[in-house]
Amino acid sequence: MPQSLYDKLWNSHVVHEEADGTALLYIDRHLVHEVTSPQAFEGLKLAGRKPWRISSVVATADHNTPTDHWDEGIKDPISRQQVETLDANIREFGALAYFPFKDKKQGIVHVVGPENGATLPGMTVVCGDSHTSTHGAFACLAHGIGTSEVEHVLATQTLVAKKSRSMLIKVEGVLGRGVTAKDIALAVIGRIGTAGGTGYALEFAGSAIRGLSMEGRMTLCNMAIEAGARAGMIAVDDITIDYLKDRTFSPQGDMWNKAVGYWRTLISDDGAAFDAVVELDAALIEPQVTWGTSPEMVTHVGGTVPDPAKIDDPVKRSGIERALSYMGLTANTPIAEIPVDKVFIGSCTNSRIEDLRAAAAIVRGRQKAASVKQVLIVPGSGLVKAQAEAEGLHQIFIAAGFEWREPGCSMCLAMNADRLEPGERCASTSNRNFEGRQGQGGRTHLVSPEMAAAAAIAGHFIDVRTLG
Ligand SMILES: CC(C)[C@H](C(=O)O)[C@@H](O)C(=O)O
Ligand code: SF4
Repeated sequence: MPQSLYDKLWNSHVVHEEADGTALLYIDRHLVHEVTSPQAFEGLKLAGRKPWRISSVVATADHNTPTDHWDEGIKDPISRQQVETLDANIREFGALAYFPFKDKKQGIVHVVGPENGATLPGMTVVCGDSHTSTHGAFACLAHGIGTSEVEHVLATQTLVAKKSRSMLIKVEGVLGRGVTAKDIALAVIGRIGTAGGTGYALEFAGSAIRGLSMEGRMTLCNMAIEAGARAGMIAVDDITIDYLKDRTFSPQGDMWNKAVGYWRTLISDDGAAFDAVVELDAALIEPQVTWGTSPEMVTHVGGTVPDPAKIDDPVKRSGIERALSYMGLTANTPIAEIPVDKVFIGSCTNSRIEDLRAAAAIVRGRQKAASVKQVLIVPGSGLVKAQAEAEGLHQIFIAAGFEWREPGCSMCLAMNADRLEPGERCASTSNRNFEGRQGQGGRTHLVSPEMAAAAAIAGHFIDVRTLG
């Protein structure tokens, strides 16, 4: 019987299955950060247990680390304690790799894993973090887990799970100029809604997906969780294999050849069954901008803020009214007339080298609008930062009046010093625009790196395609 990629990944990791479908899955890679691991390590200590396979663990500090003045350490005592607790736990228990605060390879866990070859096709990958779906770009079964599950995986190398239904999201055709993987992600969420993927494992396929780089594929799978699905995945092809060659933890020599042979089987077979299929035409996707407080509250840059008066469904209408009031927006305002106070280019969605190159290509020779208070460029990892500097991208940003920062989660969520002040409006390349996400009272509009860079220059949203 033809199998989907999800079937293959699931079947190859089931250790035990109950009659009701509850299964015990073997976990290959366990990514760890400072926010969701302290109680898990504490639980292990209290139970007197040792981790089952510490060489599965790759850890880094990201959410609570500052992105400037690293010489001054972490000023906030709670953030400092979180990071120091991770340091102490890794010292005590060990790890395959640890990229602590200030390490030259430190960065956002979902950037660090793949760039070191710690995320490999066919793996089950978990992390106490919802954006673990990112790693599905490598044909992995990857999803977030809760803190008690982090402890369970540390102790047993397994996870109790139930198989999801499967959804194929097929994007055929060629993306237009200035349209990116981020726009595909937002367009998908705009179509199916933030609950559309609930209970499903998503597979992204079609010629537009095959045309994406690994960076773009990670951006897309990263946002599977915003579509309600815990996992999103993409089949292996030459682009996957080329990306992994000679990474730190990629197999070498004969093992590489054997691995590649296996990885090539990690595709959905012709005729594999899916519980749901959604189709999008890549050529019809335009640069997207969210206007509300959920990623599904999205339109294209040529669109307008919706008018709740035109919505019949009372629940939907009041949801839009509330979002517009929080966002400080008036119905029917053209998106291109919305001014921004700050711009954030970073996060596990869009902080990889290709994202920075794309932003720099827009910024080169141009200046930040005087009305824009701050533009933060936050590379996803120390390696991304070093690569960008080797290419001179930082100079383009600095010359434009942008701030070139150290890696970390930064202004994606208000867990460190980078945040919005109440009422401030931000063009952000991150993945969540909930109330208060980037700081209490802050207003977030999700966009691609190109669109964020263009907004920084224009002072308001602008169709990046008109910038030439
Ligand atoms: C802090 C962490 C648990 C959280 C997540 O699970 O995603 C964070 O990374 C986020 O993006 O909101
Ligand atoms: S960058 Fe944002 S979304 Fe990604 S792990 Fe950090 S806080 Fe979560």
